[in-house]
This record gives sequence, C-alpha cells and structure tokens, in this order.
Amino acid sequence: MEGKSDMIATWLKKHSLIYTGATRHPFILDIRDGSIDLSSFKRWLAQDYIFVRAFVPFVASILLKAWKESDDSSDMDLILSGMAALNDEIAWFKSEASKWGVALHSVVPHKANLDYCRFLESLMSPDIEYTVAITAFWAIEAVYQESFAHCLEDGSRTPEELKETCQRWGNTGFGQYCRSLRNIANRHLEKASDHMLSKAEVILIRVLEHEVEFWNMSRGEI
Ligand SMILES: Cc1ncc(CNC=O)c(N)n1
Repeated sequence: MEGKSDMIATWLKKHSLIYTGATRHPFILDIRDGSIDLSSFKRWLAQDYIFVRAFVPFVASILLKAWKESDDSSDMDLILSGMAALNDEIAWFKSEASKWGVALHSVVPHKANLDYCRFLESLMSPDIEYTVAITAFWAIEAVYQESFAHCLEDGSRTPEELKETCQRWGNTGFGQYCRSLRNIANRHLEKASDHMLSKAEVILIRVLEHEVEFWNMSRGEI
C-alpha cells in the first residue's frame, strides 16, 4: 500500500491515460511538429483569453481559502505570485491577439469553454475545501506547463512565431511554480480524510476532462 505523502504521483499513475490525453493532445502535437493550422491557434488564443479572465477570480477564491485554512503563510505568497503572473498574462493575450488580428471583445465563448468556466465557478464556492481547490489549481497549471514544455523539447519543430506562446507556460520558472503548487497540494492531501481525498481525486479527473475538451474545441472538433 502506497503512503499518502505523494498522492498526486499516485493519482497521475492511476489516471495516466487521461493525463496523457490532456498533456499530449493532438493540438499540442500539431504545434510541436509544426503542422498546426493557424486558424486553430487563433481560436485557442481567443477562447483562452476568456478562460483566463474567469481563472483570475478562481485563483482569488483560493487565495481567500489559503488565508483562512492554511497552516503555512508561504502558500499565500505563492498564490499571490500566481495572481500577479495572470495580470501580465492578460496583457500578453491582448498584445498577442492584436498581433494575430484577433478581436478579443467580439469573441463568443464556445460550449467547452463555458462548461469549463462554470466548473471553475462551482469550485469558488466556500463549500469547496482548500485542499480540493488547490489540487484543481495545480492540475490546471500543470497541464499547460507539461503541454507547452513538450513543444520546446529537443527535436520539436514548433514554428518560430509560436515559440513565445510555448515559453509562456513551458519555461523552467513556470515549471518550478507548478512543482511548488504540487508540494502544497500534497502536503494538504497527506492530512486529509479519505472522504476529502476522494473528492479531490474526482475534481482532478474533471479538470483533465475539461482540458481535453478545451483542446478539442481549439482544434475545431466541436
Ligand atoms: C484552458 C486553460 N488551462 C490552463 C491554463 C493555464 N493557466 C493560466 O494561464 C490556461 N491558460 N488555459
């Protein structure tokens, strides 16, 4: 029987199929091999801007839970740094969109995006414990980190004009940030009840499913 000290590792092994589905999605593989269709990339850019705007209040809700529920004040520092990065990210989306001729104010959110944003909103409820919310937060960030880092590995043929996007989430600093989030999640999961653990596990799987749907939508499949 495995211990509870690295629940995330246990769950990633158990759910490796869906995790790989989210982090090695055809949308990402298309960027990595250079065959990405630019209309897909623009669709992703516009939809992700909408998602990130909904992600900010989600992260704010986690900051509030960390303040109320965490025994370690450094949790708040990391979450706050994540919020600050989102401020830069929103500015980046605006400048990237104007570079590609994408009009962000007239973007209509697709169903997969609306569903994902609604799911985020459900996680903002005070009824959702900090342990569950921080696990979801880590998973959302980790999928982007693992996906875009893959596009920058040796042997990838990512088009030059998409490298900056991949760097945004694939850089080593963002990798370290995700490891810190994972450590926080693991520390809280270690002392969680079995009931709380099963709630966190279900939410983790939901995140991965939403991420797959989001990539599918970006590829124009729905
Ligand atoms: C759909 C989705 N998932 C994760 C991220 C990464 N977090 C913040 O940027 C993102 N931008 N979009």
